[in-house]
Amino acid sequence: MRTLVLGGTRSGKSARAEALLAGHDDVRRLTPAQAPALAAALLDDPDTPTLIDHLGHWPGDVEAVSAAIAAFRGDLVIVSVDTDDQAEANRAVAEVCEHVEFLVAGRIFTPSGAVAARTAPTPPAPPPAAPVPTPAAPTPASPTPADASGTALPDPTDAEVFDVIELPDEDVAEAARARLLTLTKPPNSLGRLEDLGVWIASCQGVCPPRPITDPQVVVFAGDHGVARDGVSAFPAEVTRQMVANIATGGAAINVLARRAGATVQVLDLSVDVDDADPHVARYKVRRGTGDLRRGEAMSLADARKAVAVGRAVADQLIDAGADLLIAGDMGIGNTTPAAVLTGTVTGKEPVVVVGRGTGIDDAGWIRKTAAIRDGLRHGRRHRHDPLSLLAAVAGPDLAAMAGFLAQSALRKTPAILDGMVVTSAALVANVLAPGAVAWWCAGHRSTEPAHGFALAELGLEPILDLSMRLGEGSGAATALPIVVDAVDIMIDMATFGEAGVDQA
Ligand SMILES: Cc1cc2ncn([C@H]3O[C@H](COP(=O)(O)O)[C@@H](O)[C@H]3O)c2cc1C
Ligand SMILES: O=C(O)c1cccnc1
Repeated sequence: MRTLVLGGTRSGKSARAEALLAGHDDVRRLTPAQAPALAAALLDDPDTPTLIDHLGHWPGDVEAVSAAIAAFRGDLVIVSVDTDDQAEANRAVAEVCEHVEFLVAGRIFTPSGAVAARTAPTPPAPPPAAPVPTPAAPTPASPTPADASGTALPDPTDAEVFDVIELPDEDVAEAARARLLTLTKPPNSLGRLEDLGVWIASCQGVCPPRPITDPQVVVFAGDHGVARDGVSAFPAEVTRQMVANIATGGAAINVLARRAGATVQVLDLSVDVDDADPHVARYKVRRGTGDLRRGEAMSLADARKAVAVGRAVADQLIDAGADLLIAGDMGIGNTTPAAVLTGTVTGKEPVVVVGRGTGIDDAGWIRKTAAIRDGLRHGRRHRHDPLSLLAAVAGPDLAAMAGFLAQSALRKTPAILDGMVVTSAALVANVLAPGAVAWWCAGHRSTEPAHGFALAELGLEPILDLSMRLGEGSGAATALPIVVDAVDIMIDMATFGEAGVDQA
């Protein structure tokens, strides 16, 4: 537990800090004189309960010290004076502390503004960001879902094993580039529309490409154990409520997909309800997840089942004629596991992959960063084993998305990626099925910071950048009409010869 105790001079900070560590008899004390060696001292021994009184002014060293604080495992209390000079350092340190307290005249204020007891011996528990009810403990998956439609869970044997992913057809790409030069426009004047047309032609293996006639959106829904602890601005019930909203056509994804001519279905992989619509829950793996902070989101068997579901759903849609796939997400708290997946695969620190999600406040941000940090500790152990990684820190919804996207590539069917949640699953899918990324484009850039790292890792440049941060597949569905336009350009534009227009 890391606590930053801020205040003016003689505000009671030091007494409060001593009280916070009163339960330990072996407290190490670091003073401003040790400032240059502070990071090293913390990194050398990240377990002994430590008091830093007070945080000196160390220009240029802010990053190293806050990284060392972030990596500290034992109880750590940092006292700092709240002055302009210290503002930058205080902000950096606050970002990596679970608790921040402000002392005024011996009174303790927490970031939510609540007044706590005078010099209480233990820090107050963080207030939940929203009234999040305690859900029932996650139950193991039923071997066969109670399902009105009679659809059984697909066979999970070897769900994580993929054949070699082939590249889209480079000869067709070449032919498509040549065709674009014959169309009645200056060369390359349609910019990225031209690249997208070439890409779809090479995915389809035919030039000109066939029109996109059956795009399909699948929203993968699930709850997350970590959402019990105030990492979202919304209560966990919203997952089930939004699943119903998507099923009846009232969500943003329904509106955007309709405009683009795409069909939407929502699948409950792991929503924490016992009265789910049997059709929506026909592939349900379990209710909710365990705690990603302990690396126990679900069992390997559940991860395998979920990957198998994603793959089977992609297969069914492609077999029925789908010519473009979009995955969407619905699950309160899911930007936390998504940040853990992204941080693990891209090797980034918690403070850079954390985002505001649905709009959490500063106290929630601190809790979320701490949860991501704990998740990353487990994630990093499974960095090279995508199935174990999904089991430790993700959930059935994200695992099914990864299976769905990897299968789209195996089946040579293009997919448009959505925001940071879906793209975190895509990162894992590209480890499961190396090269799968060649079959995907990025619909948009979400405002979530982790999304930028994920896109860079995949080498994808998003089509749109509209400051969206919703999920559900909404960014991909917004980009879909542009991909359709790119294909129609390749098909319908007249050539210079056909139109009798002179070339340069
Ligand atoms: C009404 C509503 C509709 C949504 N549609 C997608 N999300 C998105 O926001 C949630 C992730 O953010 P966080 O990690 O902060 O909870 C997920 O449910 C995601 O699908 C929604 C969230 C809400 C509240
Ligand atoms: O970019 C996303 O996918 C996203 C952002 C915020 C909330 N839910 C999803």
